[in-house]
Amino acid sequence: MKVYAIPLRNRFRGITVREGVLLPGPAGWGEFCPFADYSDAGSVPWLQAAREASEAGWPAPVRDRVEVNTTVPVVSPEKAYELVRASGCRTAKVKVADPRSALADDCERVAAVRDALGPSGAVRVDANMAWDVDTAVRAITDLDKAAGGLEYAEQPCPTIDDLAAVRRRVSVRIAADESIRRAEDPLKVAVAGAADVAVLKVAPLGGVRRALEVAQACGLPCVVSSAVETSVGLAAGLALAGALPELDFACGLGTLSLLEGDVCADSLSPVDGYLPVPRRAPEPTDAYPASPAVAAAWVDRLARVRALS
Ligand SMILES: O=C(O)CCC(=O)c1ccccc1C(=O)O
Ligand SMILES: [Mg+2]
Repeated sequence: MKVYAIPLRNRFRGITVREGVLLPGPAGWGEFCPFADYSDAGSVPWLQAAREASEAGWPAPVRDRVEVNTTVPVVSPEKAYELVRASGCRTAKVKVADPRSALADDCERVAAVRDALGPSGAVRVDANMAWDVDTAVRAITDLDKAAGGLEYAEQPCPTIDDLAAVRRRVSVRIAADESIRRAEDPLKVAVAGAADVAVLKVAPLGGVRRALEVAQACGLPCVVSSAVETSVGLAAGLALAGALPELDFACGLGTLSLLEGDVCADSLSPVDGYLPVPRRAPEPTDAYPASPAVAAAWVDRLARVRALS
């Protein structure tokens, strides 16, 4: 078992260091890294995903590479332009509606991202539930203009009913992320007419097999995205993206560049906007070891979550 702590290049979703545990097993390595706001019970699916990777391995893929988007955190328009250019990706997802960034700033950032991608690229935004319905309609309309067309807007509001209401009032596609990740019944999202696209994350859904079931049940086009893991966890996301019967959108698995480094020497960094579909996770090294105190806290957390599963 290895406990890692890797600084983020830019603050992302309120965190500045990514921590987690790497678990070895007969099928390879798995990653257990629930965010700090996940309870022990809420972390059980994360452990199931890590155990699937290390003990069972993943179902056979139907493709050998996956197109990915680059993820743009809350940074200046100049920095956003540079990040997108350096990524080599044709699709960019821009974080918006952050407390540190007004709508006008988001519009400038999105316009800079469009500049960097050119007219053939795709720009999507993620509001992480920040808006009410009226604010979302206004913001999405403005961002769509600034972007010269948005591919989709991810989770503009918290509830399924609000997503459906926004979806009726804008022409931009709506993607559901938190509504799927935290839902008891992922089918509801499609039935309620709340989304055009489903965002799937392996770890909070409890593994590749479980995420494939969710994909089938919700009946929507899917995008696989990461939880900002190391290459060990990203490999599980790629296994899911590789095994989905249909894949029409670039996936949010190009997130290694959000971290200062990786635990693996053989990193899953996109080349020309694509990542390979691995059959198992790359072997981790001893890079970025957590301090003894942080490591002890993770060993405790893992034991508590294990006792619940
Ligand atoms: O989808 C991507 O481009 C990257 C992943 C991402 O944005 C993310 C990463 C960790 C936690 C939540 C989210 C999110 O999509 O809201
Ligand atoms: Mg999201």
